[in-house]
Amino acid sequence: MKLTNFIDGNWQEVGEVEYTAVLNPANGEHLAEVRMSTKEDVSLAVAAAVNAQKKWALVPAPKRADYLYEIGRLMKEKKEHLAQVLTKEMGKVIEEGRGEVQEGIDMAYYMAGEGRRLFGETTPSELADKFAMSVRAPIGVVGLITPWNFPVAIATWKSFPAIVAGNTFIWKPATETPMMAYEMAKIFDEAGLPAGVANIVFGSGSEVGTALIEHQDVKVISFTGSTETGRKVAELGGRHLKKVSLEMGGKNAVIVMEDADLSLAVEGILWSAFGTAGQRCTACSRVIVHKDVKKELEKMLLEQMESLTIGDGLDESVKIGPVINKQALEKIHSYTKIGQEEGANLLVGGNILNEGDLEKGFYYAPTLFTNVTPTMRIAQEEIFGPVVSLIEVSSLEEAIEVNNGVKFGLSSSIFSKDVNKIFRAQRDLDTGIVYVNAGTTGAEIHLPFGGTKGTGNGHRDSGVAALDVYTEWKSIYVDFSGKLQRAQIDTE
Ligand SMILES: NC(=O)c1ccc[n+]([C@@H]2O[C@H](COP(=O)([O-])OP(=O)(O)OC[C@H]3O[C@@H](n4cnc5c(N)ncnc54)[C@H](O)[C@@H]3O)[C@@H](O)[C@H]2O)c1
Repeated sequence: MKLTNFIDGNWQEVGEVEYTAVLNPANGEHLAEVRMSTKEDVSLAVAAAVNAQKKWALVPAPKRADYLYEIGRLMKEKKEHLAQVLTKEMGKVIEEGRGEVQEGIDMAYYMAGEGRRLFGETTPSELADKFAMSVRAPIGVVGLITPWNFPVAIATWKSFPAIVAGNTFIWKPATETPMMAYEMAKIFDEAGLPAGVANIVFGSGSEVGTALIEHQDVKVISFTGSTETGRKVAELGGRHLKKVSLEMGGKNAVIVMEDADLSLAVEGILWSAFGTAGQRCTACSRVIVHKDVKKELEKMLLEQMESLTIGDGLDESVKIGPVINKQALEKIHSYTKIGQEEGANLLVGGNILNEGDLEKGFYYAPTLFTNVTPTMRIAQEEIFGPVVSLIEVSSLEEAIEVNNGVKFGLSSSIFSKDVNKIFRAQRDLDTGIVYVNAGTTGAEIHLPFGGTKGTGNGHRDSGVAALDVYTEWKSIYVDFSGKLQRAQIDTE
């Protein structure tokens, strides 16, 4: 199968370009060939999006929302097929694949509801016989750049608020996972979305991503990916005075206090640390544990880790799928070596399975380090794999300090039965998301999603907050006094 761009409602492309193979990380199966587009493809897509946006902005928002209801319905109808494609190209286990598709469906219906809200504000004027209000106006054409670890959900967090608010978009998915974007293009088409509202251009970040950021007609860039790439996107976007929304990496921790329900904590840690093979931006990669329960927690984690089955995510009994590619496998393994060199104690795992052979799948053994100190690199840097570091602390204050002592600020969690500790923690943990008595993963689409420090630049995906990325506040004053009234001067 050849994956070509979806531009202006057609599968179109210009010129002769290279195609790259899309491979199943569980077994090396050749799934498709994806177009490595050029700047010319981007220009074509932007022109279509600019043209479509003029008409789309004039469609009443509740009518724009009707398309989202239809997109949601189609996603629901095709849920199992979409989940299967997702698991094949990305590797996450099928249960999680279904969950990710469900997230997209939820987002479609949630943002469709916004079509009948998109609330603005009415405000009293300081002058008599004058009416004042502010409304959300669309910005124009938006560029969406997404990572491979959530091939569909993240794009729905961005594209659905964008279109309900009257924008059109160009989506550049990750090269590793273009098949879900292709499936979504088919759904946009089937839902009857007007040509040019949704455009998809496949290709590399350096070529297609850069062209989107540099194009003067693309007014907003919404990026999710690593902090390293996000910095480049922000720098280039800044040079072009572009609104840039960044959702980037994480180094998320679960805090386990001395009074915690340890069985629950173990369940939460396993799900958040090893689900998606640790390749979630919110994955738990540090466990900050009170010294009184450290030994017990260690023992329980080791026991439970034995039952984690590893293999092809399409097998319903498997709990951990492959990591995305060879490069990721090697990066994860390099961190195991770094941890050992730093003096951390490797309790279990720490090895590449099946010699890292593509045909046998890119699997990494679930790994647990203990006696990790907060400044070690394995406790500071995003590994993005099934590797967890246990850090011992003596108090809640110390736990919070350790949690906050990294350059990221996405998600954190605390297990405790003490209401005072819980409320202090939710106030003092410097992350965009805080869980109490649950792991670090499991965000719901109607709440803002994003983080502080190296994780983000103040914007949020999901929730109503996402609309702030794709709308401009417009203030409107209507003077019905019949005379010139000057603000600040004629108010005496
Ligand atoms: N905070 C969040 O919401 C969130 C969610 C999921 C993943 N992530 C993060 O994403 C990372 C994993 O994803 P990844 O490996 O695909 O990230 P990545 O930064 O390598 O790539 C992300 C996207 O940016 C594109 N890109 C690469 N170079 C570019 C450039 N110079 N200009 C423009 N675009 C460019 C890529 O092609 C891809 O589409 C992890 O760090 C993870 O924490 C964050």
